[in-house]
Amino acid sequence: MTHVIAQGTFDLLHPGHVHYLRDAAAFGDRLTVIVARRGNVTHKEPPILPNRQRRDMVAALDPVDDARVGHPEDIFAPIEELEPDVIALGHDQHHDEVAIEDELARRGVECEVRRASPRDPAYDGELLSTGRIIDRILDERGD
Ligand SMILES: Cc1cc2nc3c(=O)[nH]c(=O)nc-3n(C[C@H](O)[C@H](O)[C@H](O)COP(=O)(O)O)c2cc1C
Ligand SMILES: Nc1ncnc2c1ncn2[C@@H]1O[C@H](COP(=O)(O)OP(=O)(O)OP(=O)(O)O)[C@@H](O)[C@H]1O
Repeated sequence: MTHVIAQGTFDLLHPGHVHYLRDAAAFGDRLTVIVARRGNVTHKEPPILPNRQRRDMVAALDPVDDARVGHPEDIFAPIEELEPDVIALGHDQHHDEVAIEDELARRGVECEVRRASPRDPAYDGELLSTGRIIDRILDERGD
């Protein structure tokens, strides 16, 4: 059984998230998703939705077998515990494949790091970005 881990913020779900999780699930037989804690989302605006709500929505998606809120300090702690065979990074995630593999090897976890593919809009106006959904809300409903 090939166990895959995917991770991300998953605030306000959209079809880009579904595409990523389908891709990640296709890398193996079982998909666990680690949902980033609000306090660890420092590279962009913090999520609107609470940690547990984002976890519960991701867990309800078809490709996902299990979802959990990530560790507060050590992003490698859940990986050490779960010992996956593959980590699937999103196509645009800032993490470096080799750096992750090296750190996990140092901790005794042999794990392959792969990139999922991007997904373009299927029709005019399809919004495949949480940031763009929020911009649209502010444009259309803001004061
Ligand atoms: C291998 C790996 C493990 C991660 N584990 C955690 C974790 O345990 N806790 C957490 O809050 N975030 C975790 N993250 C998420 C990062 O903290 C970061 O916020 C996340 O990559 C944001 O992705 P996004 O920009 O695609 O939403 C992990 C990321 C990677 C690559
Ligand atoms: N259009 C897309 N195609 C493929 N993967 C996507 C797409 N949009 C998001 N993802 C993936 O989903 C995961 C989680 O994404 P994240 O929670 O950062 O949402 P986002 O919508 O990309 O955020 P934002 O656009 O606001 O920065 C990431 O790995 C990202 O690569």
